[in-house]
Amino acid sequence: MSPKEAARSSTRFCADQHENGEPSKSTQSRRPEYIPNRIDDPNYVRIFDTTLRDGEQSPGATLTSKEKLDIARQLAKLRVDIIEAGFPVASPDDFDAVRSIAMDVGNNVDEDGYVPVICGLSRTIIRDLEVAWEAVKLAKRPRVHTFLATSAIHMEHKLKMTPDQVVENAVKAVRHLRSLGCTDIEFSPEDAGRSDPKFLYRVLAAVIEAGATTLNIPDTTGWNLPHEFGGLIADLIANTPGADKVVFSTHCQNDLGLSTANSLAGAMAGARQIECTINGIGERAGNASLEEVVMAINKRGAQQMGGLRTGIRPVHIISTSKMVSDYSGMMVQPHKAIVGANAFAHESGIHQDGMLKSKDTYEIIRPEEIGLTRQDDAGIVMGKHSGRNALRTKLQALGFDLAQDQLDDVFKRFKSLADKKKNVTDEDVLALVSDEVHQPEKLWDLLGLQVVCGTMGLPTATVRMLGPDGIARTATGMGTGPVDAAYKAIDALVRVQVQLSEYTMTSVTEGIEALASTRVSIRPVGGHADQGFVIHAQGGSTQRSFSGSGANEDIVVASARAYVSALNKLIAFMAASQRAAGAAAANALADEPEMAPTH
Ligand SMILES: CC(=O)SCCNC(=O)CCNC(=O)[C@H](O)C(C)(C)COP(=O)(O)OP(=O)(O)OC[C@H]1O[C@@H](n2cnc3c(N)ncnc32)[C@H](O)[C@@H]1OP(=O)(O)O
Ligand SMILES: CC(C)C(=O)C(=O)O
Ligand SMILES: [Mg+2]
Repeated sequence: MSPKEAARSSTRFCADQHENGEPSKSTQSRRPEYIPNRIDDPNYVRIFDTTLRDGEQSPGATLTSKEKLDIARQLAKLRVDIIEAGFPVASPDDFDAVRSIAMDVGNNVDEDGYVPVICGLSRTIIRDLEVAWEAVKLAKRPRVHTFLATSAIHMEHKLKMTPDQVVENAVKAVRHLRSLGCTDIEFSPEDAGRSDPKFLYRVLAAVIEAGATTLNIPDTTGWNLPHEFGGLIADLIANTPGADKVVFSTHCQNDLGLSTANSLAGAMAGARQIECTINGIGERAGNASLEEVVMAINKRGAQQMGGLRTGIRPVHIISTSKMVSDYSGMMVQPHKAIVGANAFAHESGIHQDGMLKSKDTYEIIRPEEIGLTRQDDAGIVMGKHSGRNALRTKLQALGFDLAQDQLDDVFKRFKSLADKKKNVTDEDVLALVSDEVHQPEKLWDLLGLQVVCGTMGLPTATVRMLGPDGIARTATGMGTGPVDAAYKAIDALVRVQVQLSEYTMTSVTEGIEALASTRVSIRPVGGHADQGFVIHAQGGSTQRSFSGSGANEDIVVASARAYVSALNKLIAFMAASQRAAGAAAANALADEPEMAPTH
């Protein structure tokens, strides 16, 4: 059988999808009209993406405001129903990021009337609620998500509240949001997975009465098993007075690796919103991964889940996954379902034989459905004679629609690589996108690098860099190896004290001429520790870390580019935090006295 015939035969399992991965017109049912507390299609499951909130809680995954806005735009392309854009009271910078997403992405209504709901998270404290509402209220569809823990462990040890106080505070918070004009209110009983169901019926009934429209049930510690979590959702829907007036939702952490299974069990038991993140990033072991949940429903919803469906366009999954991985510095493990590098690779002879005979043998998803083009299927071989049109077409096939200046930058790098490498693969092109496009603003730019190393004498590096003031400067450094020497030379120019907390290098493709891809993670030290970098974490406080990536044929250059990228991110973040703190201080002076917290 020819590859073409094999591809055709694989449509047997993918009949609801067009060639390009978009739902075909005949099978595409409309997205139900958005009404906060109900969905007029019993099978429609809302996808609530919390990459920018719970995802950013992953240790080391700090995102800048610009990166958050880029990701939010990408999530809108994917057609998620709700974007949880952040925790506005956490810092002035978080507030600004949520507000700009609300104003931009939250007002960008497409030709079908689609616009994502923009949501901000808040404790039940009055000031948090007001700040969250301020941050989201300019979106066309604003939502505030407030939460309060309901498990005995959390109430006693963390909140130091009695169950009565928890009910009272939850109700006050929802009422206060209503009084501000917020009509789309989500409430989460944190640690619901370990809470007494009878107490949950009581809290949830009270917040429904107060005006909550979505009830999100978090398995905050990833404690539940699928049958148990599904059972909890079914019990809550059956026993909570007023349950028919709200939409139930799942929020499953992944501590036992069960977050996807638990989310699906919740949906099968009646939840019609699933909270998830791209690549499954999030607090500790992460959250349910959007791509897993969505593709499970997409593939098996009709047969095994009573017809469940989502409004997601899976064809944008790969490009979104890549953007989130590049920006957050959280690498995707090669065998990760759906988006891992090996998810569509067939290594062993028997599998390869099967694939050559029919792709149905070992593939349940066509890679094109999620935006992954196969080298040979695309039919375009990239090399030194390829032009901009071929590169643009290849990038579009890989899910990237670049602006002209971005295309020009990638093209320049592509030509230089193609001069040295016979065949430029899809992986090489993706690495160039990471290196040129998914980068923070270039405050410092690496213009040149020269190293001398070997067994005779100390490795020495000379770097030439363009500074934020537009002046090019040169410095040298000596180190234990060529990368260390290059980093010392960069430090001599940039003059920000940091500690390198992670350094990884991978080869993008096989062979001696392969492109090297480097990721680093750095933390500010000394004088920077008190400049807004301390974040709260279980067991004490820790500092934010900033990641950077770089790709080049030369491993020292790739390492230097990654380091400069991380430094640029840190410097931009520091400047934005200082600007936002200055503005907040000025506002506070002009403000009324702060309202007292509710507990
Ligand atoms: C399960 C989750 O994912 S919850 C979301 C987690 N996300 C975050 O924490 C975002 C980042 N957090 C932050 O920036 C900070 O923690 C802030 C700004 C929110 C609060 O900072 P601080 O005021 O210094 O408080 P801190 O973090 O030390 O402690 C949290 C306080 O909130 C209380 N609290 C926790 N949850 C809630 C809630 N839902 N409603 C009201 N109060 C709450 C705690 O009991 C504690 O109160 P205490 O100081 O009286 O003991
Ligand atoms: C804020 C809540 C929904 C949360 O993230 C959790 O409980 O895991
Ligand atoms: Mg969570």
